Amino acid sequence: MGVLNVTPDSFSDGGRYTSLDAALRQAEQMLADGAAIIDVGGESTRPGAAPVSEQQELDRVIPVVEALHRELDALVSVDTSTPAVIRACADAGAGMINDVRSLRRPGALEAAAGTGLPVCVMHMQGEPGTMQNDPFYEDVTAEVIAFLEQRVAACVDAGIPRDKLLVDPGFGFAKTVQHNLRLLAELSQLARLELPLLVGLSRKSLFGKVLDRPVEQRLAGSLAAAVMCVERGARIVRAHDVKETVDGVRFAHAVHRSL
Ligand SMILES: Nc1nc2[nH]c(SCCc3ccc(S(N)(=O)=O)cc3)nc2c(=O)[nH]1
Repeated sequence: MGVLNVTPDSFSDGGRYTSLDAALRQAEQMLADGAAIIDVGGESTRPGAAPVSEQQELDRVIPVVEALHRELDALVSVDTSTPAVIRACADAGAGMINDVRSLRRPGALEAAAGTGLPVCVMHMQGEPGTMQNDPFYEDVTAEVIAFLEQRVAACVDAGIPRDKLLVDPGFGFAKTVQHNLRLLAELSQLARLELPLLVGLSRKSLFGKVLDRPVEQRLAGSLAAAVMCVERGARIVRAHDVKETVDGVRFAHAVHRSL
């Protein structure tokens, strides 16, 4: 899953793809590099990020989804929590909903169910603006699993078939370095959910803290983490550096196929 940020303040490449043409070129390159999905986000959800208005999110995302659908044969995932954006993106040709808030906003479950699209639900406590203020867990992996089970049940109750759901532990969302490391070490336990596992670690501050690297020097750490996640059952890896991540994942698969 290649990351296409169309927000001016995204944590890793904010502002580079605000022009539609630049976004299309970047998407084309990620597909050429082996991405199966392009994840388009109009709201930055990095820690401390300011909330974005519904209209702002629509204005950023819809033209990109329309262009990607028109110009490229790509599965477009939309990173949004907003019911109006969920509906508009589905109409514009999006193929998947990726909601870091797991459809907890009023109307989001109904909007997603109405689109018939696959949905990724992800663990987060609180909101991006405050989620890193001293997050606490008795057992982070057990609590992440319990949260995901609850959101899966809510989606199924709202009419989203279970076979259209994916789960994601939400690395970097309301988690300390220790929580993220523990969650990665115990990632295999999420297999209990019996749903495809999506992970997003690319360039996150975890690598800055463990490896003391600035955001533009986190490729090696991100690749190590991607391979570890695949070895522990991840099926989709959300990444900025698609070409390199695809090679890492392909190599991990080759090793597993040798068994
Ligand atoms: N399914 C799914 N969707 C995602 N969308 C994003 S946007 C990244 C927001 C962010 C940036 C930076 C940090 S930090 N402080 O750890 O560096 C945290 C969160 N991420 C994910 C993810 O993982 N899954």
